[in-house]
Amino acid sequence: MENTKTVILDVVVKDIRFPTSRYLDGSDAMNPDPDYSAAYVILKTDHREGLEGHGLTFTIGRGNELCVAAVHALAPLIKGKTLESFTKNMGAFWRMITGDSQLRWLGPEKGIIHLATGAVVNAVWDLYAKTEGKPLWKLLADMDPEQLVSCIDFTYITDALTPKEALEILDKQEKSKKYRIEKLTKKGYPAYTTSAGWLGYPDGKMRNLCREAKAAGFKHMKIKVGADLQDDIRRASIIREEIGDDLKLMMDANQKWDVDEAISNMAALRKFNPWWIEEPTSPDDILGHARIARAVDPIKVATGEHCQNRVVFKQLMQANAIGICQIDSCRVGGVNEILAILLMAAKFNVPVCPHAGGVGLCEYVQHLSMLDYIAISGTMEDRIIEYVDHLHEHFYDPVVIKNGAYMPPELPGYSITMKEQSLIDYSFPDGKVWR
Ligand SMILES: C[C@H](O)[C@@H](O)CC(=O)C(=O)O
Ligand SMILES: [Mg+2]
Repeated sequence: MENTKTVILDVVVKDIRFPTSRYLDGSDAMNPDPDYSAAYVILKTDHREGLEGHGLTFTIGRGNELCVAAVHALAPLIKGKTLESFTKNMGAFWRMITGDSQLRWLGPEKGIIHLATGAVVNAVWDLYAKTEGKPLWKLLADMDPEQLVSCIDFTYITDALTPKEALEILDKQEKSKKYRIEKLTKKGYPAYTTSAGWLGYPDGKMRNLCREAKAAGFKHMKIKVGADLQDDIRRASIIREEIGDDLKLMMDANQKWDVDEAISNMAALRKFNPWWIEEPTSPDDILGHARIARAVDPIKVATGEHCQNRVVFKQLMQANAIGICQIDSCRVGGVNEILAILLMAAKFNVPVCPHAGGVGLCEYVQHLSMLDYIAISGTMEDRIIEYVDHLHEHFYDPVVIKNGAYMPPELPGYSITMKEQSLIDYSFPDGKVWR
């Protein structure tokens, strides 16, 4: 009999870093010199077509080696096992990865060990989608509500969302999924760009990038704030001058402010009509976000790129502390935990606009928003996916943006496989870019 099982023979981990700080790409008030980096995982298998599972977790330079070490620590949990032993119960697989009795002490479910979990879990989903011959969004969209719910660990969130409620949300969208897939395939999913608004860019560059973004069809732009209020006002004036009043503007303070400072600074920035203020304060301060949200209304408070797990998202929603939920594909523990967050967002009626400022994050999150539209929230209203114009050339299946919208990926997998030469050249510290 033919062996249809795929054995994970090895877990290869790489420290990949891009010197983005040289041009201040990705710079913000808290992170003025980020080198976009990835703790990159390759699951080598005995699949007859040589399929591999790829995944990464995003960091910004120094410290990437800690995530690499954490992935090495998780590797024995999957090495030597079959993909099918995981896919027969993805919920159990996730609990196994996050439940190691000794590694769990490092979190639980937060920090470096959870970033590493994101990379490993996503690599398994990538392999799963590749073996099924589908892009990840389609693999998930083709699952019935019971299957999707079975992927989720509801531990610590049943006071906000029970499996039964999750099923009800999914059941509501089940029959009309086909219609939304067709719409998505034709028109794509709306995107916004952050590329003009990096804090370190000079005014001239910012103006040019605003013009380019407008011409490319973007209807929303994000600007970095938080280093100096007078400079924020000056830069916001320039951006409004370039984009006019019709385009929506968002602001991102990257955790720079205390709660009262956020409230008073947003009173000064309100005249630029921002749609949201992102990460106004510490990502752990749920009550602080709630107070800011009340004070700055109708400006929305957005956060999530540093939200450590589903429990913090739950509390942000329960406390009416966020108006926009910014899932991050690898800050939390990968696809399984994202499903829990998407479902909670649907229940609390909070639009999901994923975080994608980083290497590979655009490639990842497009799948998640598309699933949200097809099977969970069923709407694109007030929802957009972040787009940053960096490093896509390093991926085999880079994002495709048309008229300011993400077009659905077609190749099997999670679109995160990096080109072999890029993995060699940008390897830290020995790749040619770093020598
Ligand atoms: C350091 C990153 O570029 C960060 O500024 C990204 C971010 O906050 C965003 O894209 O939003
Ligand atoms: Mg941000």
